[in-house]
Parts: sequence; structure tokens; C-alpha cells
Amino acid sequence: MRNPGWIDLQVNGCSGIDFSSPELTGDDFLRAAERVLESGTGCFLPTLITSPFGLYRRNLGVIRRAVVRHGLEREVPGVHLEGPFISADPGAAGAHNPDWVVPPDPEKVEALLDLEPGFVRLVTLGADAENAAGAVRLLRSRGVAVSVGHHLADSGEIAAAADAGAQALTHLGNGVPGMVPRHRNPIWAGLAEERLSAMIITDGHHLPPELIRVICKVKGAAKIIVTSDASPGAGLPPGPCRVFGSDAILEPGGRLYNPATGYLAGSAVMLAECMRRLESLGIFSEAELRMAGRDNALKLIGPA
Ligand SMILES: CC(=O)N[C@@H]1[C@@H](O)[C@H](O)[C@@H](COP(=O)(O)O)O[C@@H]1O
Repeated sequence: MRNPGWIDLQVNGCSGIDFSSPELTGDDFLRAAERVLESGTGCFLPTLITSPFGLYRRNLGVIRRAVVRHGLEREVPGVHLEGPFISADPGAAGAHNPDWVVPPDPEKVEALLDLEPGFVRLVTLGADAENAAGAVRLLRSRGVAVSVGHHLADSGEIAAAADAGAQALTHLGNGVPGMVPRHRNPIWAGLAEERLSAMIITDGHHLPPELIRVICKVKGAAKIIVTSDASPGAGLPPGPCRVFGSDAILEPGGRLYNPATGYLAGSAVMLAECMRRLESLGIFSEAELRMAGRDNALKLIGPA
């Protein structure tokens, strides 16, 4: 499979560098960006997980200044805010700190977007948040792409988000409690909502092959977006490490998890590896892989 310059909408950091850390510096960001780009990713959205407002103010500025200073606007066209408007339920929040979850009030949404105008390109919010549909409409009116996830939303709430202009589902199959009702749960509801693309993490640990196959078959190649969800642990040697301010363990096989909660804490690989793993399942042709690893992501966030 030829690498067309993969586009990764979800990169939380790598090599011990956390884009959501209160200590992130411009040089840290550039070091991490260099590793991401040399791995075969042509363009990516640094992703900030659920954080206090002051952290967004600080880190959006740090990242934007570093990008501009080094002329990386094509490679890093903006950021993905994964939260803070998600569900605080422990299974839905996953690696996110529920203490920083807030409802998507219009003033809060506007305040976040106004920190670095035009720099937020994608927001993940919970479709079960209070007035989620209003927030989706507001974000879309400001030119921001919206994906829903980290929620316990039912099919009605997911449909309402799609009616309001949401375009995708963030890491479908992850960011839900370990045990869910067998028929009515956010995975089936997201799978069944034909208007929404499915972002999926194909790192070999987040989803079993049979679920990847089902999601790809149901959504079709035009509605699949592979993301790495690479975390600060990506690129580190196996063993204990720090991820999103918590202790984590990176197993020799590449599984990265928080031992206190048992939840995965992002992935340990970049998008090129996720694409190789998806290719090895034999579901998609080369042209379809290019859609899932590049074209659909570009379509989602639109031109810079
Ligand atoms: C940055 C981020 O949010 N990553 C999520 C994590 O929060 C969630 O816990 C995990 C497993 O989800 P699961 O336990 O529902 O499979 O998927 C992703 O790694």
C-alpha cells in the first residue's frame, strides 16, 4: 500500500510529550510533531483532551505559535478538542478526567473558539449533553467540524446531533462502559446512524478485527476515518509511563492502559501502523484505504 500522506485527526502527543500537559512548551510540541510527521503522517490535528479552561487558553496559544513560527500550517491546520463537553460517566469518559467535564453552554463554546480564532477545526462532544444539538449548530456555524462520542447517547440523541450538523462518531466502539445493554447502546446507535462517519482506532488493541469488519461493512469506505489516537506513550519503550497526568503501563505488545481504571489510554502507534493493520484485514481495496486514511478526514474538516 502506497502512503498518500495519511491525515490523522486525533493525536494526543507522543514520545512522552502530552499536548494537554500544563507544562507543554513550543519546543516540546515541535519535537512531537517531527516524530508524527516522520512516521508517515502528512497532516494531523493535535488533540487536547478534557481540561480546565485555562489549559486550553495556554496550550492552544503554545501550539499555534509553534506552528506559525515553523511554517507548519499545512501539516498542522488546527486542533481537535476532544471534550470538555462529554459525559462524566466513568466508562464514557475513559481516559478523560470527569472533573473537567462541562455542559456545552453557548458562552462556553464561544469562549473556547475565541481563544485562537479559526484554529479549532474539530470538536468531539457527547450527544447526550444538555442542549448538545444547539452546541453542534453553533460549532458548525463557526466552521468547526463536529463528531460525537464519549457519551451514553441513545439513537434519538445521536439523530438529533446529526440533524444539527454533526458529521462523525469519535472512536466508535471505544469511550463506552465495559458493560452496556445489548440492544440499546451508543455503539449500535452510532453504527445505525447513516449520516455519521465512523472514526475508528485500528491499532490492534482498541477494537477486535470482527468489530472493525462490521463497522467498515456497515458504514462503507466513504464513511470510515481511521485515527491513531496516539498518546504521549507512543514511541516510548515498554514499561510504566505517564499519560494524561496519570500512571500508565505500556505492554511489550503495544497495549497502553491506566492500571488504576483498566481503561486504555490512547494508542502507542501512529496512523501508518493503524493503516497497515487495517490493510492486513483485507476489507478495503487500496483506493478505499486512501479514503479511510486520508480523503474522508480532509472532507470532514474542510479546507483550511
Ligand atoms: C484520548 C482518549 O480519549 N482515548 C480513549 C480513551 O479515553 C478510552 O478510555 C479508550 C478505551 O475505550 P473503551 O474502554 O471504551 O474501549 O479509548 C481511547 O483510548
